[in-house]
Amino acid sequence: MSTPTDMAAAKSAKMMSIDGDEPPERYMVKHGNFGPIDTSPPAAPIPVINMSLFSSHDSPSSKEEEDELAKLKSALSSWGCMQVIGHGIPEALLDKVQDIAKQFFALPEEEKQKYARVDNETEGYGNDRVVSEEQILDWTDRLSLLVLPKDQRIPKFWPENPIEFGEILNEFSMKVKLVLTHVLKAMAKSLNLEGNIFTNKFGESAIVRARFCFYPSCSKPDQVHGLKPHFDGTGMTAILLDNEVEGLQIFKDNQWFGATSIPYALFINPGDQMEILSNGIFKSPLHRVVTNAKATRISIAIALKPDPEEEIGPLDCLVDENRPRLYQTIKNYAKFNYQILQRGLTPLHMLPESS
Ligand SMILES: O=C(O)CCC(=O)C(=O)O
Ligand SMILES: [Fe+2]
Repeated sequence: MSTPTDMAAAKSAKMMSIDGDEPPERYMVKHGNFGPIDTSPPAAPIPVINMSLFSSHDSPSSKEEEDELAKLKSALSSWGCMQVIGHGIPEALLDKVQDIAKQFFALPEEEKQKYARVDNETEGYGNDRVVSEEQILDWTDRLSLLVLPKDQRIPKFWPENPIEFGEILNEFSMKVKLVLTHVLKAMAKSLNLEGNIFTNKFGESAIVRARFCFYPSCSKPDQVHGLKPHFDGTGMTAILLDNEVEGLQIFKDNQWFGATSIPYALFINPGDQMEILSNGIFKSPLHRVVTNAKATRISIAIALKPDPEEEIGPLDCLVDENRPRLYQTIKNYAKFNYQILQRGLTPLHMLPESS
């Protein structure tokens, strides 16, 4: 069997777009696992949750809070995602995050290559890590950086241009981590559980990773994915969507829906590890990104993941005779998720049956 060739040094999607290249064969989706690529599906009526209504008390302190918690529970157990407003992150900071992302991707290719990821590693600038010869590649260039734990950061991958990149990414990541922690507490409260029950499972060394995704225009938007259908292997993901160009799609009831951008909202979804911890109550949604024939798009995702050394399995209090244990306990889930997804399979459903 031949070893998969990693693409770390291959031509970037942006350069192919600028040079007017037709997407190479390895990017062409031959038989979509989850239906053909429809670039303008119906808009998803994704619930909008106002976080400013959540208190720090262990039980809801107003009728308004109780209603918002019920809405959150319903959103995350049906759509598996929500748009969050009232999160408290200043709009000026969100503008700056979009700006540093735009400036970074606008740099000449040689400049970005200084941060190029190494074969088979996640950290740095590049495109898909290749884990199988059959893998279809995605039309995106991305910069992936580990932000926490701080002592695991690899500074050589952090752009020095624009100069304020590191400072802004740091500030944004810390604020998003706090938002996701509040969301995890609200999720616990919505199930009448103690507020820290999920956050405790992330451990002292929870991981925060930032992923800047750049999707250049593509001459074949109906045959190439910006990001192939996937489930996030995270605990929770928050995405700052592009204000102008849409492209994120969610699969629900056997159909794709488009996520609409709401200025300054965060798009938040549980990843597989939260689906496991909640014994299937909160859904990790299947989602993908389509490209656009004319416009480029940028999104910035922050992932919060449990410490890879933590054992992740359904909480005992969420397993009973009416809701049998759906998943086994697993460590370092994120690695497993990536390998399975790039083979076009669905990872949660590949976990061995629990005994
Ligand atoms: O670009 C987007 O909107 C989605 C990005 C995403 O799904 C991811 O980074 O896992
Ligand atoms: Fe994702």
